[in-house]
Amino acid sequence: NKVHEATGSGTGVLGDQKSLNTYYANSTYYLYNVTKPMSGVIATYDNNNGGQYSLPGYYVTDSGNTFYSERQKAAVDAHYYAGEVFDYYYNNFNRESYDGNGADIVSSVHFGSNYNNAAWVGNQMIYGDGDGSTFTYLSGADDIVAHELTHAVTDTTAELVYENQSGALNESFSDVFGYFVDNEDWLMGEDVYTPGVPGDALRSMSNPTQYDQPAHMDDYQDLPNTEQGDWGGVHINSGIPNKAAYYTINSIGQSKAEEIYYRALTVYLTPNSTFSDARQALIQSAQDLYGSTTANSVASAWNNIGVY
Ligand SMILES: CCC(=O)Oc1c(C)cccc1C(=O)O
Ligand SMILES: [Zn+2]
Repeated sequence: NKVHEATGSGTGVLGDQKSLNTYYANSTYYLYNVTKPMSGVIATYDNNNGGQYSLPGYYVTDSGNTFYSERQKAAVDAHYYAGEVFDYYYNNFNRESYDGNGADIVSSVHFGSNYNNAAWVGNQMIYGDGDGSTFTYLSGADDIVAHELTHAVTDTTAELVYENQSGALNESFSDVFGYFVDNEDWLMGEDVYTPGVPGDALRSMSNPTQYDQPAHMDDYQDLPNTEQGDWGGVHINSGIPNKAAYYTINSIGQSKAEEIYYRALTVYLTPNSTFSDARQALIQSAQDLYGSTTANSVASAWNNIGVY
C-alpha cells in the first residue's frame, strides 16, 4: 500500500484546515488509509443524506486530493477524528483499533435527513447532519467521534448491556474517553451542539445538572427500559458516574485516570455491572497500578456521588 498512500488536505465542519491520510487509486484520491501494523483501514463514506439506504454508502473522493467543499466537511472530520481516536488507543494502550485486532474503522456521514444523532451501529459509525439548530454535522466534534468509537471498544471488552445502570456506565465510559481525547473542557458535543448558541453543550461532566442529568445517586432516575425511556435513562443517569470521573481525574490526573479507566473496562467490568461494580473495578484497577493512595482517591470520588 506504500504506492497508494497520500496526504490530502481538507476543510472541517468548523471551517478549519487539516491534513488527511488519503489513498490514491483509479486516478483519484479516497478518504481511506491503511492503519499500522496489522493493516486495518480507516474508510469514510457518504450515505447520501438519506438518498442511499444501505450502509456504508459511497466512497468520498477528490481528484485533486483537496476536500474543501461544503458537502465534504462532515467526511473530512469523521475521517480525521477517527484517525485521532485510533492513535489515542494505540499510543496510550497499544490497542490496535477498537477490537485490539486491527478491525476496519468505517464511518458514514450525511446519514438520514436532519438527523440529530450519531451512533455506533454494531460494525460502523454513522453521523447525521443535524437539523442546523440543535446540531450541525455531528462528526465535527472530536469528543463525539471518540464517544462513538468507545462504544465499539466497550462492545468488544466489558460488553456493558445498554440499559439501566450498565447502560449508563456504557454511556459514561464513552463520555470519559471522549474527555480523555478532547480534554480542553468537561463538555460533550459543544463544538456541534446548537451552532447558533455559543457555550452550551449536550452534557457537562463537571456539572451534569446543568443539562438535566443527576450528579448523585440520590437523584438516580428510574425510567422505563424502553426506547422512550432512553433504555432506563442511559443518557440521563450517566451524569452520576460522569461526576465521579470528574472528581477522580481532578484528584489523580488524566494520565493515571485513563490507565485506571482502561483497565476497569478491559479487565474487570462485565455485561451487567452496576455503578457499585464500577466503583469496585476502578478502585481495584487503581490499587493494581498505583497503590492504595490512588485507590483511596477513587473511593472518595465515588463516595461524593453516593455510590458505595
Ligand atoms: C456525545 C455523543 C453522543 O451522545 O451521541 C449521541 C447522540 C448525539 C444522540 C443519541 C445517542 C448518542 C450516543 O452515541 O449515545
Ligand atoms: Zn453513546
